[in-house]
Amino acid sequence: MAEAILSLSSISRSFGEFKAVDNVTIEIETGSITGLIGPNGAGKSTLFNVVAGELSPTTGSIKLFGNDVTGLHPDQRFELGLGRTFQIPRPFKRMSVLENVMLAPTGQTGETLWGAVFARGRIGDQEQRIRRKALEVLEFLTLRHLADQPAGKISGGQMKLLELARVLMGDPKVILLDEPAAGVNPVLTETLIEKIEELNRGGKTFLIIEHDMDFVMRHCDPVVAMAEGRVVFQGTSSEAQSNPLLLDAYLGAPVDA
Ligand SMILES: Nc1ncnc2c1ncn2[C@@H]1O[C@H](COP(=O)(O)OP(=O)(O)OP(=O)(O)O)[C@@H](O)[C@H]1O
Repeated sequence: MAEAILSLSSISRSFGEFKAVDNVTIEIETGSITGLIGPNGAGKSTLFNVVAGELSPTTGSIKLFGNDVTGLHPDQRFELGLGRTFQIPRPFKRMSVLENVMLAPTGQTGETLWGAVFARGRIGDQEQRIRRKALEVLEFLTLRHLADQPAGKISGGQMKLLELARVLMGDPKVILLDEPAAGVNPVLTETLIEKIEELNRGGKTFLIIEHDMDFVMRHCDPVVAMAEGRVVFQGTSSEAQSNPLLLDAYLGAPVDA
C-alpha cells in the first residue's frame, strides 16, 4: 500500500448519546482520489468536519504527513496543507468573484489580503501578488470571465468552482471536497472533474464525498463506504463495483464501462 498522507485512527464523534461517527479508521494514500460514499446520515460530513478541525473527535486521532493534528484549529491544518470545501458554498455574495478568491488565506503566514489592507493601509506588493495568484487560479478553473461579477449572481456550479478556487489559494496538498457535483450541471461537472484530475496529476491528494455513483466509480479509487457512522467497505473502485452490499445499497445497477 502507498504511503498515507492522512491517517484517521479510531475516530468517533457523538452528539449527546448519538454516535454520528463510530470508530472509523482510514488511511488516505498519497496521490489518491479517494471517494467517500454512503446514504444520508451515514456520518460522512461529520467525519469531514472532524478531519478539517471544525469538530473535535470524541475519541481517536488524525495524522497529516505523519504528524498528529488532532488538537489543531482548522486554519492551522489549512496552513499545513489541508484544504476543504463545503457541501453548501458560502461565498461573500456581494463581493466580486475575484475579491472572494483574494480573501482566501494563501497558506503563507502573514500573507492575506486583510493583512495587506489593514496592517499597512495601502495597496502594496503583497496585494498585487495575491491578485495575480487569484487571477491565475480563476483562469485555471475557467472562472476568469466572472472575476468582476458579484459572487451571489453566479450559478450554483460556478460557486462550487469558486469554493475550489478559494481552497487552491492555500496550495493545499490534501483537498477534501464535500459533494462537488451536487446541483452542478453536466458541463461544469466535466470541467470540475478535469480540473480535479489535473491537480491530482500535479500531486494533490483528494478525499471526495459524493452521492453521484457514476462520478465516484469513474474518478475515485479507492472507495470507502460508510453507513450508520461506521466504515462498511474499503477497497478499489472495481472491488466496489462488484461488492454485493454496495450494489444493493448504493449502486442499484452496474456502472457503464
Ligand atoms: N451538530 C449536530 N448535532 C446533532 N446531530 C448531528 C449534528 N451533525 C450531524 N448530526 C447527525 O449525525 C448524523 C450524520 O450526519 P452527517 O451530516 O455527517 O451525514 P452524511 O453522511 O454527511 O449525510 P448527507 O449525505 O445527508 O450529507 C445524522 O443523523 C445527523 O442528523
